[in-house]
Amino acid sequence: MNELLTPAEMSRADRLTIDAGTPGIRLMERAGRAVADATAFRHVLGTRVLVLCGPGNNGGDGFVAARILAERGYAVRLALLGDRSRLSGDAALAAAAWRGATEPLDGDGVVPMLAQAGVVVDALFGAGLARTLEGEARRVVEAVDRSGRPVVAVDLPSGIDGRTGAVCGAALHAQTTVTFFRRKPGHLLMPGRAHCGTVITADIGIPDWTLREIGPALRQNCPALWLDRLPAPRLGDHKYSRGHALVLSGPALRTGAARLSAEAALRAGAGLVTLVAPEAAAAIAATHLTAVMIEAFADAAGFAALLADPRRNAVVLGPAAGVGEGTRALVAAALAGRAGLVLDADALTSFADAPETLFDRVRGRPAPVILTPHEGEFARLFPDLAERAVGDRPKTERAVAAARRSGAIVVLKGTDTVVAAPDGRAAINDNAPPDLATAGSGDVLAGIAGGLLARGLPGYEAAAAAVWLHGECGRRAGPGLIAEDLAAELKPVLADLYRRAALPPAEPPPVAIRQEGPTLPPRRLLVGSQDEDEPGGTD
Ligand SMILES: NC(=O)C1=CN([C@@H]2O[C@H](COP(=O)(O)OP(=O)(O)OC[C@H]3O[C@@H](n4cnc5c(N)ncnc54)[C@H](O)[C@@H]3O)[C@@H](O)[C@H]2O)[C@@H](O)CC1
Ligand SMILES: Nc1ncnc2c1ncn2[C@@H]1O[C@H](COP(=O)(O)OP(=O)(O)O)[C@@H](O)[C@H]1O
Ligand SMILES: [K+]
Repeated sequence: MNELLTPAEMSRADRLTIDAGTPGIRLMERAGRAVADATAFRHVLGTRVLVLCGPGNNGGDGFVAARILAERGYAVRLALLGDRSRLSGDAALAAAAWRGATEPLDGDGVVPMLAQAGVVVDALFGAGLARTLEGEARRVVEAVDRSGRPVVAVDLPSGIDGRTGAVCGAALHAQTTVTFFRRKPGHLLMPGRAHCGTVITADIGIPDWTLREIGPALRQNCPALWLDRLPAPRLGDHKYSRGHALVLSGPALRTGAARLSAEAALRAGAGLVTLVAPEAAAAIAATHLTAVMIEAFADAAGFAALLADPRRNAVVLGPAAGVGEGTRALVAAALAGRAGLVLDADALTSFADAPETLFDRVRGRPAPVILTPHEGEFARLFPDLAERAVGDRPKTERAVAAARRSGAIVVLKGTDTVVAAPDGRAAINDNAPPDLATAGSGDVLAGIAGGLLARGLPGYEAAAAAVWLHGECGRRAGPGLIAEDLAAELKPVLADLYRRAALPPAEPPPVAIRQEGPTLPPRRLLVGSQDEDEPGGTD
């Protein structure tokens, strides 16, 4: 269930299903029923429903939902953008089965309709949104948003691009979004995610085999992607078998960032962690650290000597390391060694003038390299792929292009952190709370990734697991968290994961909304919603 389908891939899934014998109208019927279910689930009988339909199949879903809600006793008003006679295909069939009035829809007329509505079903535009909203369509969307009425969006909140999550001129904010078969990148990528509310994924009878034909590259980041590479500590383990991570400290007055990373690496399960520091910094760090060991070095050659022991299998470089030639030399020394590497913060910025000199050393290196830039650091290494440089190119594509170019696993951080590999795999993370936007939180993330590399996880899995664990720690630590709080939260998060991994996979794949049959809320309504107890789940 963690595959994400672009609108083009989704349309292919529709097409494959239809070609295999399921009529399109049946899919639309199930889609509309799922929307009606979700609306009825949240809004009691007696609520006045306003269904706003657009000119395509998204509007067709709206006609079906309107009919089913009316059959269930809701007072339903339906308004259509454009001419009814121009509806075609399945949408025309759905409209023909609607027995109520079809009112014209425009930016002025919708205002009094909204005043009377208890809930709005937004069936204006879904996967077929093709351009910036203008004219009446835009005025309607803006009026709905201004009204503050709760919105149930069909497939996507109208105005959100399902591929990129971008707002095309204007977009609704939904309380609930009902999508079909699999979520779309636009449900997870910002700003789309902030418009979706709770996302429900409904089963409309598209079979899973279509995924094999389509081969989608994008995933939601969840334990299913990496849990089998993250075994619980086993009988017979000793500290050396769990790996040894080195974390580079900054100078005397800047040791805090590396200390955060080092503690996180240890909590993530590295058997040993050593903070390696310039002499003066080592003395300061020593007053703060207990389980984390400390070794001092004088120069890049001394640093390289510390890496010579092959048991030291992971290195975290960058947090508060300082920008410039000194850090470049340490990165070069680490890249010449055999340990897995996490390069963060100053280790990235130090290569802003000549990123290719970094990538040349990364490409073809047998041990993994993980880069963890936020958008600012990313723009320094990949200026042509920066957010502001590329218009509507989604974050996922930018991260994959950066991974291909650099040969590294790229963790492009933010609310919707994307983890990308040079082979084209990419996952979007959606469990991180905004409380993580606090100083030092990225240092903790780098440390977790380093700890997981030390434990022997491959680069992509280590990076994706680190991002997810970091998000869970943020959720557990909650509002008011500071970076110091995060690493200790790894204890309950890991305990929960290990417990889940030990359980047999008892549950069938979650079926969000039963396809036929009784009308009222199914047993498991929510899949992959922001409200779930276990975001991401293990599915
Ligand atoms: N058989 C299928 O393909 C199924 C499709 N489903 C629904 O169909 C939707 C996709 O349907 P469509 O491909 O018809 O696309 P949409 O209905 O999302 O939008 C396409 C229509 O909107 C117009 N349009 C696009 N951008 C516009 C803009 N900026 N301003 C004004 N008009 C604009 C297009 O000219 C076209 O008429 C999905 O989101 C989903 O809701 C579901 O019924 C499930 C089955
Ligand atoms: N609004 C947000 N929602 C969720 N996660 C966030 C948000 N803002 C930042 N984060 C996460 O917090 C971390 C911040 O890292 P970074 O920007 O490097 O900060 P620092 O250098 O201060 O540690 C990243 O993992 C990022 O994904
Ligand atoms: K919609």
